[in-house]
Amino acid sequence: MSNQPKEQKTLDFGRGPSRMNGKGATPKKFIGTLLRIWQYMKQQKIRMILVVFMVLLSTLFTLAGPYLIGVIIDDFILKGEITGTIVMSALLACIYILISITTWAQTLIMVNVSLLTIKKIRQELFDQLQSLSLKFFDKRSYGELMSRVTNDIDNLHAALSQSVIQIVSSVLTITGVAIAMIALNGVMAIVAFLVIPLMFLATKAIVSYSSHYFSARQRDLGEVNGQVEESISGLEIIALYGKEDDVLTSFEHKNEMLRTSSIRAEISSGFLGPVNNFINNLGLAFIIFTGALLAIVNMASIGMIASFVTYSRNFYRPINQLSNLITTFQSAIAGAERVFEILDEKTDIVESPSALKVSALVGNVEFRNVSFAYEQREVLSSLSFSVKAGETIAIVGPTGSGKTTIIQLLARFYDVTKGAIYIDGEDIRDYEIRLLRKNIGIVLQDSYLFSGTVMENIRYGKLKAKDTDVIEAAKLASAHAFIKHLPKGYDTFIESGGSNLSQGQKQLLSIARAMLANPNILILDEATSSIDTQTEIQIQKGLAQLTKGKTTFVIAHRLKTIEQANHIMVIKDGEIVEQGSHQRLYNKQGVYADMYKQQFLN
Ligand SMILES: Nc1ncnc2c1ncn2[C@@H]1O[C@H](COP(=O)(O)OP(=O)(O)OP(=O)(O)O)[C@@H](O)[C@H]1O
Repeated sequence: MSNQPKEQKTLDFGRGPSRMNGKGATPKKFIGTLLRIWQYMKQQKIRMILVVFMVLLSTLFTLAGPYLIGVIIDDFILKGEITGTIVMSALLACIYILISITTWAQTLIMVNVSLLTIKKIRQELFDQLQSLSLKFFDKRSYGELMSRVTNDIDNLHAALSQSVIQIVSSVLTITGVAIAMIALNGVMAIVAFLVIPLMFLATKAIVSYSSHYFSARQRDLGEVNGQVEESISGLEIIALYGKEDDVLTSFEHKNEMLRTSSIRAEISSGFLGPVNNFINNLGLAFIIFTGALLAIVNMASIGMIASFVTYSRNFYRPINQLSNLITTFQSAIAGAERVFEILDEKTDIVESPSALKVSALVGNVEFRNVSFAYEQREVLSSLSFSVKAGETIAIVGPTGSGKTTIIQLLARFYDVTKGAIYIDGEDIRDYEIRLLRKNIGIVLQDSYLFSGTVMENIRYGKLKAKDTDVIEAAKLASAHAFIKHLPKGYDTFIESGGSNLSQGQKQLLSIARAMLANPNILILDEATSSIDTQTEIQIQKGLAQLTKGKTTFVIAHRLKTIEQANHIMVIKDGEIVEQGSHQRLYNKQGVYADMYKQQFLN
């Protein structure tokens, strides 16, 4: 079975993955994403209330500190009351201890909220990736998708676990300190507030300038990851074609783009701290100047000015924190948007709400006027044929003629563009997708093997099967003999992708897997790669056993092996050009006979 698009992906380093989300978040989108994150977080209501309570406590304690300092100076130190000073200082120490405890508690609870939120989003993302059709994956690189599942989600976690506390505590502190400042001295409070609009304008300008660099950074990171994944998957091909230099150049380019967008994001957002600091210090200078004037006319005491200066610092600090948080949030929101983009992706393989839930399909298959196009290009046109339950149909034809596409349509990895496919008289779109696929077994020449033992890999065909059933299936599939000779037999660990097994062994395992699953419809992709004669005999024996009494679609490359098929269908450019039994087609002296003779001569 060909996998042409994937191979293109592996080699097409210049193209890169889709450049979604490179424009930067609009304020509306930014707020929309925030609200969406909130929908997840509010599922942790009780924890969130606890966090707010803890933040409230720590803010109250933080506010009490400067007030006490003023009281200690004016009422105890300046009046020479030693005992009172000691008691009040001890109280101040207790308050600072309580600040630490409440801060620790709020962080702990918030990290939990964040982790639970992230777990839910990650789970939804994974479920969504499992349910999306191949069309979605055709257009994207796996590395770039991985980047969304890992980096973008991590960013969001980092932002949530810290930022929410900071936002709540900053808002509470700002409100509390503002009230305390007004109560302490109205004139000085007005002077302190004067610089706020200035800070707001500076923050707004810097944030809107840097926002699109953050989106670009997340996108470029995805591209870099995409290429790393492609380069590792295509290692052999790159080496065989001596493309190392091209790959390096392309990677250098993407890496440089990532550096550029990162540096731009950091530089532009880096202005925020110094600019706001400058404005804060300006505010402090005004406050001290006003305090001095008021002290001269006896309208302010030294202790009160000391309290006020401490309050002003406590007032500006959370404002600064809030504006700095926006930068952290920008990065997280850019990531969250990329995650939500996938969550919002509509799968084009939809299950009808009244989908049929029959337990097993018998296996009568009919293609009626089926056409199919990848994007715009039609690759199958008006195909009609039928296969009775238990029969074998062989599909032959030149490379790229549409053989693989036919079976991908049968398993509903794609939906037909026109016409319909029927199994047991029902349109396959009316069946539950899981049920449909459960009834179709696929044996590819390089079926995917997961990292795990041989036993686990065969059991993938039927998770509830006992060890004895697995071994029985392996025996019927003629895989038992080679498994016995593996270092740990059925407990031998298979590396991801089955890299420690030969092509033939992998195929024998996938036959055993299908044997265990025992579906009534089978799809076989006949091996093209050279396999030693002994293994070849084993595979043929296994396949013969597997396909007994099943509706079988064979994608045949070597015509010698399909002479016994009930029906042979020759496909060329997406159309059936000939069909019938081997003998009939051979006698016809057409395309099939030509292909057959050519292979025979070879
Ligand atoms: N995911 C895809 N996106 C776009 N075009 C595709 C995709 N998969 C296949 N094609 C195109 O559809 C046509 C049929 O491909 P298909 O894989 O069905 O051929 P095939 O007969 O199985 O080939 P082979 O014998 O080489 O395995 C080809 O022209 C191919 O380029």
